[in-house]
Amino acid sequence: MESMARQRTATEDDGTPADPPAGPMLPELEDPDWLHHAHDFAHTGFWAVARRLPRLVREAVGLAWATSRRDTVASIGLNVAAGVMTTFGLLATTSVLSELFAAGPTPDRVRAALPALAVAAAAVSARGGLAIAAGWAQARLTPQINYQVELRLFEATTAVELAAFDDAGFAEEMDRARDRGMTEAAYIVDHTVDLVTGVVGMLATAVAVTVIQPLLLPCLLLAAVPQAITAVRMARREYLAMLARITRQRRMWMLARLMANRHTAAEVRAYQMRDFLLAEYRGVMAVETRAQLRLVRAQTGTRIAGATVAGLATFGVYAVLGGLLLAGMVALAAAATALLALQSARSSLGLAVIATNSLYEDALYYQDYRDFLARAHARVPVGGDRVVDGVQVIDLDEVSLSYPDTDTPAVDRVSLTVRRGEVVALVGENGSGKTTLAKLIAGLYRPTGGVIRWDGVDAADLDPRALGGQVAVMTQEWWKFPFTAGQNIRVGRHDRPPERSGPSVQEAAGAAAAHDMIVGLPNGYDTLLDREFKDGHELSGGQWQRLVAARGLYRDAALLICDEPSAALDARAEHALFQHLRRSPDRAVVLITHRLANVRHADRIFVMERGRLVQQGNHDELMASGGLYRELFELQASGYLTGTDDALPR
Ligand SMILES: Nc1ncnc2c1ncn2[C@@H]1O[C@H](COP(=O)(O)OP(=O)(O)OP(=O)(O)O)[C@@H](O)[C@H]1O
Repeated sequence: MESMARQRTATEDDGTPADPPAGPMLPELEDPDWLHHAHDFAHTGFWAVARRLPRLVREAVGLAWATSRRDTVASIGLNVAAGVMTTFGLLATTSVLSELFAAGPTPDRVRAALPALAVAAAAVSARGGLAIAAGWAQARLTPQINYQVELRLFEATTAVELAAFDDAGFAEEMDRARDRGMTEAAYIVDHTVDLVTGVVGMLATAVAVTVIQPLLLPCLLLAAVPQAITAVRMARREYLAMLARITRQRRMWMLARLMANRHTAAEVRAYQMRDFLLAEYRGVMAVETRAQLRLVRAQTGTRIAGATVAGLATFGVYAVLGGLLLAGMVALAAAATALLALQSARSSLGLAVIATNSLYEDALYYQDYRDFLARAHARVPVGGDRVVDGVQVIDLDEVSLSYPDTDTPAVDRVSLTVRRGEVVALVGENGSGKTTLAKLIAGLYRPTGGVIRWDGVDAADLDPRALGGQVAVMTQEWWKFPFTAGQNIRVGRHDRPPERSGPSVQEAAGAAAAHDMIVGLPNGYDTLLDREFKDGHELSGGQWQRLVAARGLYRDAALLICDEPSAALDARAEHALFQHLRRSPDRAVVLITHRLANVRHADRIFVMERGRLVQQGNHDELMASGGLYRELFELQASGYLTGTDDALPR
């Protein structure tokens, strides 16, 4: 550690960064999964890419068409029209030059050239105007496509069953679709329009040159081909360099997040991690900077080589043109126009080549997005169509659940009954399966074995949405929703129709001992609970948990699952919450807690051990029978003893 803490100079004398620090480094980070396409792309030849172009173009046009027909037609149509204007412009330029190079007095020649000059000016202006209008239509497509694509993704991610998020493959595909695939949809269209623009530009130039003098067409190709090859090389080199650096850059981003983040600031200071983190950062940064310097040098080399080849090709074209002129096969005016056409063809070709390259890469990532949507669609829970309206008894019959890719079931053949009007408690040591069992009861997971029946009907035959409407869950790992205090509670039943009875937001907050705390906030129930926004306010862990409890109570459901609802509550708030839970007989409450004093009044207590239900009964029965419950209870109670070894809290 000492070597890590030692201050190092950031650069050596010659200005290159110092060596990375000796000493413990963080382990290498895995490449992100989305990178696998990047590797595929890096090793695909340009012609292989070009062969797939027609399919890609069809795909992009279809996407744009489905988003906005008007803007799609405008983007492509206006670009084609601009290309036609290029042809007119070049032809008019030849006429201008022909008149100017003709024999006779200069004023006469200029006069004769004027009509053609007017046509050329009009064509150039029209071309400019059309290109701007095409750009506008193209830019309009981007936000509209993004909107559609993002909406479809989030409609899918919020509809899939909870179990999908435990499946590593699903989670990975979701990340890929969200982080990369989703953003590529707009690019795919953008690059297709660029490709169309480039190809139309080249065709327009080729048509003009062919009309002027067909012999000049090969010259145009001769000049264009080396440039195309150089453009592809440059794009590939840049891409490969990006790939080589990505792991290092991710590590730098990760370190940057640790060092400049509100959530990590306290721990970084408490453990005095500053020197460690800075040393790590300097080490990676030194290697990264050196790599960038190498890349800049190599890129300059490629650029020099490219420029030399392009220069030689241009020289060759000039030589051919000169030969044609001397042989009297091409008029001087046509030769001059050919030089202008060459410039125009070059920029169109450059655009088309880069667009082709990008389009292929975009399409790979976009495919991820489409695959994910298909997979998500298959994981939307489909239940029966039987509607539930309230529930009296929930029966679990030999119910098991194994998480994906695990050998041991988290819940193993559990049978129990939960009745409306009762408070039942699930207790057991960490990892014994309580939360998983509660999620099964709540219908958040479907059992991988056994049956759950709601009033005698297999839960799988019930309408999943209606079933969900009967359940409220105060989860163990709640999220701090960045809403106001009032919204944080109301979101528990945000779609409650006015005719439906239920507690008001204030009543729910009162029952969860949250009302006074909320009223004391700067804007009461309208206080925004996220410090990352202006006027946002931060709550303590226990204050948040009161809000979470209030949300669960506001939902006013027939089945209330409380998973460690009081872990962060102070004694007074905890007492108030449990008083309320005991006083509300019109619901079934499933309570999970490690504070066993809170389960003493439960109607029934289920004791879990390694996924199995090992004991059940009320507190007195379980204490009398001995076993795991009594052992855990006595262990906890011993912490409250005041001098006598065997007294238990009463
Ligand atoms: N999403 C998941 N994917 C895979 N395994 C999981 C998942 N959630 C829980 N498990 C595993 O299932 C087992 C039961 O976990 P569960 O959260 O149900 O236990 P618990 O009794 O609620 O524990 P605690 O008292 O610590 O909250 C554990 O071995 C855990 O590692």
